[in-house]
Amino acid sequence: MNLLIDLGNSRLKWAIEIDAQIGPVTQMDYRQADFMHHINLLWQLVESPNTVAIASVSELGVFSGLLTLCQSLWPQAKTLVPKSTQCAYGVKNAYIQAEKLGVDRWLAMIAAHVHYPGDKCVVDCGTAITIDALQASGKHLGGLICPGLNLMKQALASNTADLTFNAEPYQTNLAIATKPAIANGVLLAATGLVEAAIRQLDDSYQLIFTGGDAMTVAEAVSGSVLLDQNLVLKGLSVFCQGAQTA
Ligand SMILES: Nc1ncnc2c1ncn2[C@@H]1O[C@H](COP(=O)(O)OP(=O)(O)OP(=O)(O)O)[C@@H](O)[C@H]1O
Ligand SMILES: CC(C)(CO)[C@@H](O)C(=O)NCCC(=O)O
Ligand SMILES: [K+]
Repeated sequence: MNLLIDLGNSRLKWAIEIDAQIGPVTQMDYRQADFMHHINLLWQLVESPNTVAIASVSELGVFSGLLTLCQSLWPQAKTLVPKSTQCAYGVKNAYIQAEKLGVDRWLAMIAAHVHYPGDKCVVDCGTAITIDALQASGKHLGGLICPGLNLMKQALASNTADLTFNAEPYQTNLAIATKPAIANGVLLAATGLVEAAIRQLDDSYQLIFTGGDAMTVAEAVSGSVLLDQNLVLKGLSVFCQGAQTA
């Protein structure tokens, strides 16, 4: 049994994996004041895993706090902290400095390569939206980074006098009031990014969406799309299997 932890820019997602099968995913906002207390209570109920695998793009403090907690709860567990490298599990990193590529992007690409055949374009719609193109061979062509839907709305709210953050449903029509104008505007910014990126690639590239806003963005993008909510956790699972057979 392994514990998979995806520490994103705003949320923590974790799941138990048994024989490469990932169980239900728990999501938590790690910036809440009682977060460490809460996660401690939850994890006390988890039997000792063989491996704790952590992907973190968060600040070092949150990451090391969690690492310390894991080590005190399950001292026998092996800790696995994958890093972006030039090549792993058949994926070849396009970055000039391989280690600079966000490990969440790296893991999502590895999971996509392992689980889906053909040329693909991985779109992670989280705090940030990232796009990475990957040939069937595993060759990464490069990617893009842009603010996620929430972040775009926050940027407007914090830098204008008259706009406030809202939870208006996302639609694609031209709006006749401020709230939907913002919601629909940021959604179309995201879909426009994805559609402009995929236009640069051959028709063979399949869009695969992951992350908290995957469904929202995928629904509004034209053309065929695949949805796989937990590609980062699946990438961690690939690393766990690799470490067990290595
Ligand atoms: N229960 C929820 N709580 C918070 N955000 C949610 C929830 N469900 C969906 N979302 C959406 O998910 C997005 C965040 O996605 P995700 O959890 O993949 O990102 P993250 O872990 O914060 O950061 P990242 O994965 O980019 O490092 C938010 O923009 C929000 O709109
Ligand atoms: C782009 C984010 C913030 C997306 O979570 C993360 O992957 C990250 O911090 N990346 C490092 C920079 C890069 O990937 O080029
Ligand atoms: K993400």
